[in-house]
Amino acid sequence: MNGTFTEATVSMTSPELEPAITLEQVCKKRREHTVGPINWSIPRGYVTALVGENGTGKSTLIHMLLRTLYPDSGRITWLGESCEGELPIHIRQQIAYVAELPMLEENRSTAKQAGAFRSQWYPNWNQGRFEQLLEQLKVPDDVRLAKLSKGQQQKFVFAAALATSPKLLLLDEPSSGLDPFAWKDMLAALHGEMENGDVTILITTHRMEEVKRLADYVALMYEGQICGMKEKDELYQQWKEVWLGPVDDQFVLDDLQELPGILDWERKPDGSVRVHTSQAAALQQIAEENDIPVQVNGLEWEELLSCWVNDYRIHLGEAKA
Ligand SMILES: Nc1ncnc2c1ncn2[C@@H]1O[C@H](COP(=O)(O)OP(=O)(O)OP(=O)(O)O)[C@@H](O)[C@H]1O
Repeated sequence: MNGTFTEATVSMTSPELEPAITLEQVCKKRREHTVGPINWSIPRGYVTALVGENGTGKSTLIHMLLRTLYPDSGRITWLGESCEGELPIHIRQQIAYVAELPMLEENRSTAKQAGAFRSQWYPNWNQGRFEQLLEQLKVPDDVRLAKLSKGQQQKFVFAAALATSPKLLLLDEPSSGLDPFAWKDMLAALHGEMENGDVTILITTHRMEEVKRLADYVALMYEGQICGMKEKDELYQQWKEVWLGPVDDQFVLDDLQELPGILDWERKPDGSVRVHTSQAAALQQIAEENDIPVQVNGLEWEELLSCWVNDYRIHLGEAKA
């Protein structure tokens, strides 16, 4: 990966990271709830995965970044420039977008013709890369796009996006519909992109394997808000599962439960306790001092994300109280 930043945690607007995109107080009212206010900087030169449950506002956010949707309030800055109305063409030409479901205006064209058309709009169009990706992804270039399968159309969009040599690549669940082989090729192409160019990638995904393999940073969205952004490896270490006991002494247990960092505390019928905590080392030490059997385990990605949401909700509750 390019860039030299090594610090484990970054805040949502870390001053150490150069931002590719900055959002300040960005809000958009949707049918059921409001997305925002969002204050967040997307670090330049890295892959950031935006994760969160269905309907929380990830696609809305991406559309605001593309200016296909205007925020009701707030300000967005792209590569150091902000604007009120439409995105200036020189910025738009540096942004490529792959949506979850390809909606192709060029349905009557072949991949070759559609590429030739797009190449006129993008000054940094890389024809060699486009052809190489079509070949690698096995997309026929002489068949009308309308006659291709959804997966093949998605691969075309992906190849065309990378061929623009973008500075900002916005990927909204790009792998839905891709077979496992194409998915592997897509990951390899994205890794190649990061190694060779000064590109910033924002990807929304529900596939934790994608986060694992691609992301440098992970941002969590919950109920329209960005809860935070963490360096991926630091996220792995943030919360642990701790098994205590079995323990008979309720007083000791009550004391342990008061320790900071505890998110979930589940007493089992056999007297053991399963805990999710951000302070596993402290809990382990005190348990051992009290001769309580203790075991510390890492968590799966899905569990880590639900710990993150729980932690955010606890802090939100505390902030409101
Ligand atoms: N065109 C629209 N008009 C009004 N509201 C919309 C529109 N599209 C989405 N919404 C609403 O905006 C909210 C956020 O939707 P959005 O598609 O951004 O979520 P998401 O996080 O991308 O979800 P998913 O993970 O399912 O793709 C939802 O409440 C949704 O119902």
